[in-house]
Amino acid sequence: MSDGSRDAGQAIDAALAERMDMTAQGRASGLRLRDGVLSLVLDVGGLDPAGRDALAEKVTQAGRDHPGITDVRIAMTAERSAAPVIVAVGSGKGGVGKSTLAVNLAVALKRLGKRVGMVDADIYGPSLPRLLASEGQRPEAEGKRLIPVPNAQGIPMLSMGHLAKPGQAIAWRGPMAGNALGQLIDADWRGTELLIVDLPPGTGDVQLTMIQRYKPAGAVIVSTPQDLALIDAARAISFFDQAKVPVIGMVENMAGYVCPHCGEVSDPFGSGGAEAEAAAMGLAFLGRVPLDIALRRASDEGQPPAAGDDPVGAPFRAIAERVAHWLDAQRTGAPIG
Ligand SMILES: Nc1ncnc2c1ncn2[C@@H]1O[C@H](COP(=O)(O)OP(=O)(O)OP(=O)(O)O)[C@@H](O)[C@H]1O
Repeated sequence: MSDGSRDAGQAIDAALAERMDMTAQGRASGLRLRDGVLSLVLDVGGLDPAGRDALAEKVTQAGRDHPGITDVRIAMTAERSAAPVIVAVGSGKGGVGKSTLAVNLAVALKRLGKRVGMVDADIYGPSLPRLLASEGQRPEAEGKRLIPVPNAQGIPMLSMGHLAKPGQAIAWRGPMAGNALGQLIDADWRGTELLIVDLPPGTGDVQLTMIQRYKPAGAVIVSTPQDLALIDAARAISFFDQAKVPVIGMVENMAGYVCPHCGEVSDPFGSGGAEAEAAAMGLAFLGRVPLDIALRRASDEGQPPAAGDDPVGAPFRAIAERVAHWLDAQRTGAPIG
């Protein structure tokens, strides 16, 4: 496995990403920072030459005003954003931390300069509104298309949790659930280049609709280290294989518990199982996330640890760099690994 940071550059801190996003009015993408030089792509489609130059000037100035940035390089493109590239996050069984991983992956990818959005495809048990602290919001619609809901992380998102009443049980049959998912994915994602889709656990109708109709660029599989979860993860991998959706790699969650009192590390579910399984299946291993009470608390409060700089978020940032590296390599045709 290569170090994704080589191609992804240095991490873009949240303040810089937000400043560039606001100054460029959502038209900046592909932010990279290397040796103090910030480079980015500016979508100037629909602007006249004076408007284009004024925007480029404002963006350059905003970058230079940021501490540590010595120069700003802008590549202009007149392409209005196409449909976003989809990365699906899946698991063979429930409760392995798939939604937690999906949210923190999205946050960390945004910090790497990607314009990220999220869809909660867990139609029956949506959890993204809680994890991104956007409960109680209702998306508006423009014509027949939904407008994604904003949140404090700057990640536009849509979830059935925003459409159903709080606590309302959603008891749809497969095709209806597939149509509901279609509404979320076909929303107005203008300005979003990468859509992280949190799939429901397992390999049922909703997952099938998703991958047949919307063809993700790749999938990330989350598993805990114990054998039973790994057997289910292997089933999810073969599901994606059959649908010809490349598996970007596997993540092992809840491995290695650090006791908050004595610091002793124990492995309630074992450790290393997912890495061994990935190796056996010829897949990349994207990283290991320890079982950590601080992670659960922060998640429950709608504060994804990947947004901060403390160690709880570090595994997610490393995983995001590998995913960014994979996506960049897909786009440019460079070898992965
Ligand atoms: N590494 C971890 N350390 C501690 N708690 C975790 C960790 N990962 C996830 N959790 C907690 O485990 C619970 C389940 O996580 P999550 O909802 O992300 O799982 P899921 O696989 O998406 O579940 P579902 O099947 O319901 O979609 C949550 O309370 C979450 O905060």
